[in-house]
Amino acid sequence: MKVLVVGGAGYIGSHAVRALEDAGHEAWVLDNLYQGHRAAVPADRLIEGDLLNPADLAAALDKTGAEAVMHFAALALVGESVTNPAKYYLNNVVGTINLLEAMRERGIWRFVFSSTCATYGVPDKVPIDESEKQLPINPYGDTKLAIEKALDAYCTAYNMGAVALRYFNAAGSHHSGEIGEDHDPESHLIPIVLQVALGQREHVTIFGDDYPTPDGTCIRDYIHVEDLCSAHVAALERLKQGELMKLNLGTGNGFSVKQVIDACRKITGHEIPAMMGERRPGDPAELVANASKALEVLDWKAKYTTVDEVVESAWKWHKDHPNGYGD
Ligand SMILES: NC(=O)c1ccc[n+]([C@@H]2O[C@H](COP(=O)([O-])OP(=O)(O)OC[C@H]3O[C@@H](n4cnc5c(N)ncnc54)[C@H](O)[C@@H]3O)[C@@H](O)[C@H]2O)c1
Ligand SMILES: O=c1ccn([C@@H]2O[C@H](COP(=O)(O)OP(=O)(O)O[C@H]3O[C@H](CO)[C@H](O)[C@H](O)[C@H]3O)[C@@H](O)[C@H]2O)c(=O)[nH]1
Repeated sequence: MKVLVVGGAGYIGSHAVRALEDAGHEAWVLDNLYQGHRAAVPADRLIEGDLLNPADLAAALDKTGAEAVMHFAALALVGESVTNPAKYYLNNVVGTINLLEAMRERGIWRFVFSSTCATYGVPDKVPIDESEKQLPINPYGDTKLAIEKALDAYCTAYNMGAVALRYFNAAGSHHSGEIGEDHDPESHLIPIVLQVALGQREHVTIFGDDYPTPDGTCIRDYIHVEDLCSAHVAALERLKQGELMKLNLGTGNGFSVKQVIDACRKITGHEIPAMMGERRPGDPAELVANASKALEVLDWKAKYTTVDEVVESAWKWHKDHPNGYGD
């Protein structure tokens, strides 16, 4: 299939481009390079354009003859979404509706959407399955839930076929060593801890150790980016018109902030000083996926299941590319 990967110059999207090509699809990228990197994608497959400019979307769909869209483009800093919600609702909600409209005008019905476990807010029960209530506790999660709801309506009314993939915490890098995570600013735990190992930060701050977890720090489910992307390809190939699938993507294993830091110490051989800090507003104590529905529907499960494997993969990228893509 010809697939337009929107946000494909970003962290997860650039790995999805590789996974699509490996599976025999033709992947094209549309990105405004706000967070994306030119060097993360083949130059002859990159189209620069913005979700908020409908003419860019029309041109990219027409040029590529896309039969499907994978949509990674979003703003994803939880804190910024609280202080500047307008930026988030515009980019993530209005931008995505622009994209769906451009697809609809052209009869393109296949849509793979990056949703998030942040749509669950504070879950009643962990591991979290897809029937958990969705009550996001910040505008970022709310923008993703708004699109899930729009997709439900679009699939029913306009016979689109879509999947909302609710990722837990993406981490790691591509096995080739050529692409990896490079966000500016960086907010995610594993790259921050590895920047300490590289001497780029003096210490990592642990956001609270008084949570109701065994060591008092928050527990998350760290899913390897290549596992995430193999699920995207499997989901793309199973889309059905008139149906919205909603699937968690995680490993089913939770690791605490302290366990992540210990894994980084072991793998890098660096002492990695850690300081205790205040809780970060809006952090649930524990988010771990029940990913059994993805196994049932996609015949998919994560291959990387321990935090050591994920950290090793992330470290390979960060130590060889201490300045990321350097752009
Ligand atoms: N990283 C995670 O742990 C995680 C977890 C759950 C969900 N997600 C979601 O997965 C997706 C990808 O995340 P990521 O970590 O790769 O983010 P990223 O910032 O690395 O990639 C997003 C890409 O979209 C592009 N983009 C943003 N707004 C755009 C616009 N208006 N027009 C064109 N391009 C635009 C950016 O330039 C960037 O290249 C996001 O939708 C995010 O919300 C990420
Ligand atoms: O310097 C840091 C950074 C993070 N953390 C802790 O490490 C854990 C992981 O934090 P991340 O910021 O790496 O990721 P989140 O768990 O906040 O991820 C959330 O935000 C992401 C947006 O990028 C995704 O949408 C994801 O699905 C959603 O749960 C949290 O307990 C956080 O408090 C620290 O202790 N210190």
